[in-house]
Amino acid sequence: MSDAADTDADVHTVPAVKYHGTGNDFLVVDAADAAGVPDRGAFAVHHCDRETGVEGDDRTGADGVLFMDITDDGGDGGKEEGVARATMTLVQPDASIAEMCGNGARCAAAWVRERTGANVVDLDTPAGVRRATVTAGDDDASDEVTVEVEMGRPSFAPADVPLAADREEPLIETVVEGLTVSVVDTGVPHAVAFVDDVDAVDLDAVAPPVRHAAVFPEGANVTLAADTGDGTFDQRTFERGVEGETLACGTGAVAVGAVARRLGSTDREALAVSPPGGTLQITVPDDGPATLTGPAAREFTVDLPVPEGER
Ligand SMILES: N[C@H](CCC[C@H](N)C(=O)O)C(=O)O
Repeated sequence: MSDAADTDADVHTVPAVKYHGTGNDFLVVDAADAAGVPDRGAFAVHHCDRETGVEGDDRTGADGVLFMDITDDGGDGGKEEGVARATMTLVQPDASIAEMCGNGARCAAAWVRERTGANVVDLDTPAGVRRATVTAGDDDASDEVTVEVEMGRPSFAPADVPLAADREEPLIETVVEGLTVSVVDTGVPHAVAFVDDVDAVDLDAVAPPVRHAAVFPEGANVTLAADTGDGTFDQRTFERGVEGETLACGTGAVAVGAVARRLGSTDREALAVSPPGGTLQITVPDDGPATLTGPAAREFTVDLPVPEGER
């Protein structure tokens, strides 16, 4: 039975909109509607479960719940006309809160645009403010828009990733739990391993020991990358907090670009990175924030019950 189908009159429900960005999918919830959810972590664990969570047309569950609080609608009384502002909090399927989410930011910006009409959205995240610019297709009634997100400056600094306190130097092409990785913060930590063929690696086998390695006191996402020439790369990511591979990871795509340039694999600033769920356009300039551009698609709306014992 669908998650939504077993709601009844006396069960508190929370309206949500399901979005995905190149297959990285999220339940987007207005924080005001979720005021009655005392345990956001348990709520996310319940509805994101790939076996028993919210039912979609072709997938069950989600890669997280984005709790949104619009603080400025970008109207003429706002700080900057035409620029909305919202706090974005990603609660992941393991109940952890992520500092930033590139694909989630695109979905969040699309959700804010639908409610405010603003095409530019400043997202307040634990990693900092990230500006997103939404471009609608020709058919404004379409469920899909294109969003560019400023992703901040990638950092290899041990204190930024973070690395264990005894690490004074960045990890570049260093063996960690059997995988040769370069480690960069793109809002969240990514251990990036360049390989010849991302599909030839058993990611579910090699990733967990790296994800949990002692050198990463806050854990790390584990991203595979393969250079496919002319500034294009394949990507796969085992995500911290999902504790599994996702169809796409935006911060991971930026991490691929940052590491490729650090290793001298490319001198291009504009790159195309292809996770299984689609292709993301990345820029990694030397003198400014990285950017991530890709689609954000609205899938469906749903009323999510607040499970027993979590009211
Ligand atoms: N799982 C990540 C956060 C979500 C990142 C990913 N979904 C993206 O698009 O950037 C972490 O805990 O560091």
